[in-house]
Amino acid sequence: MSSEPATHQMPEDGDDRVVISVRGVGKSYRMYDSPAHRLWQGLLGKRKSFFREFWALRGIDLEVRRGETVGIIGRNGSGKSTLLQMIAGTLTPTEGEIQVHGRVAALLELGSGFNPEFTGRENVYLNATILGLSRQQIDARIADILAFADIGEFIDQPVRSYSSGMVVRLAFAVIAHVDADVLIVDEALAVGDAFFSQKCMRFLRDFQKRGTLLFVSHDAAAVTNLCARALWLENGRPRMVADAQDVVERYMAEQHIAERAQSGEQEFVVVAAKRSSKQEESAHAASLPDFREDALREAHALPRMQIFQFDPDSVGAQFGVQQAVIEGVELRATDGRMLHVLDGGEVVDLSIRVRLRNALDQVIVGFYVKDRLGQRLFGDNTYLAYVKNPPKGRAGEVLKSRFRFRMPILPAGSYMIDVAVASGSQLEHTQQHWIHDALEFRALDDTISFGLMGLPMLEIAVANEGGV
Ligand SMILES: Nc1ncnc2c1ncn2[C@@H]1O[C@H](COP(=O)(O)OP(=O)(O)OP(=O)(O)O)[C@@H](O)[C@H]1O
Repeated sequence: MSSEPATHQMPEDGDDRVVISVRGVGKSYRMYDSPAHRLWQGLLGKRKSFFREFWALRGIDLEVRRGETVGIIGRNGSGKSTLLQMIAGTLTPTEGEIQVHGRVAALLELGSGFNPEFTGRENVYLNATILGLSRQQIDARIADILAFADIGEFIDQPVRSYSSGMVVRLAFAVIAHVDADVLIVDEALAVGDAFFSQKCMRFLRDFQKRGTLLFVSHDAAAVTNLCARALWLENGRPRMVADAQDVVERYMAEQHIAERAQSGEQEFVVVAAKRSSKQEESAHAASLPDFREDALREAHALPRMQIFQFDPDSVGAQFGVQQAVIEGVELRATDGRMLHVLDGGEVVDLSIRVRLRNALDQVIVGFYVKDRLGQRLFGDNTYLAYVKNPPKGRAGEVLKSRFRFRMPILPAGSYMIDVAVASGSQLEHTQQHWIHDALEFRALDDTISFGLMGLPMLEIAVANEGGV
């Protein structure tokens, strides 16, 4: 037998700054070629081996310090879940040693911590107790947990009747309220609907300020966005541990090369005619179309976006002193038409209607567009445009602001617009009303976008300048 495996809690009050220590860890499984071999093994026991040993994970060393967020990436089957389960203590390593300091909460296998016959509420009590909360502590937090999960009356139904989205909501709500020191989250499970994803990402960002986070994702952008460091697993072996950006770039480059080699595809080439320079120079930037538009339209490759309407009853968190409140948020075409779909690159008007409950001067209205990870892509406010003559109004009056901009070309996915009204100056102001996730829109096609967002290209040119 291999060296004694161990997963255990280090004392809570230890002053060691390393919170997770993984040393020489490996996990092996016995693989039988047929059920008969498994049976013979059972019968003949130690005299002969009828199995092959398969190392799902081997040679893993990792130290995570308090407050760090470490991402784990790798293809399907590379060993990510195996490693996390061992750190969470739900799987025993075959070799090596794992030490974890503090209270660990994990969101790993879907619903693995829930008893399907118990109601959601009973499972909350069960799980939170296992994670170290007393009955009184749970009683004090149950309202917050239920509000976070937001599954309505289902909370008193058996968990077996839940959709997978509901299970994730409840599981996340529990781990978010148990004062964990270490959180282990498999991002694939945290993708419920767009509003819930935003809520989870907000929570994780907040948690990062006080706790240690291990985050598994197939989504390279999510890893660079959240993590300082990353571990790349390949076929159960550590391939690279370094700065998240470096790891992700190498990982993506290799994925890309592997995919291209597999499909035997040629490099993608776009040849586009250049507009006459006179035409370009005279055109006003705002009226310039993306010059690829015709070709893209023919190829049905315009990145369509679907816009959902503002509904004050189904938005994310809100805050502010509310002497002014946001009553309406709309995306319209420049001719005033209400938009339900639009294409990346189109000029749009975002209008925000604010009602003043008290007289206010120096009003600032603004917005942010965020991606599904809550990452702010762009935004603006009225401050600079009105610095000499700040908007004001009396109690009961409505201020309507409009931001006209060219919608970027966005990778497929869900996006949210946060809107806010404040009073004061850019540097010193009182938040009157901030609404997270006020308006949702979804980009459906990302055939021509690169990075977090694409901009309409004014020109793309290639010239062979010779020189051999
Ligand atoms: N109980 C088991 N018995 C045998 N092999 C197993 C067992 N559990 C996992 N494995 C194998 O271990 C390897 C690592 O699996 P693991 O689930 O950790 O990968 P992963 O990186 O989390 O994959 P995914 O991204 O698909 O979730 C895989 O080859 C898997 O088939």
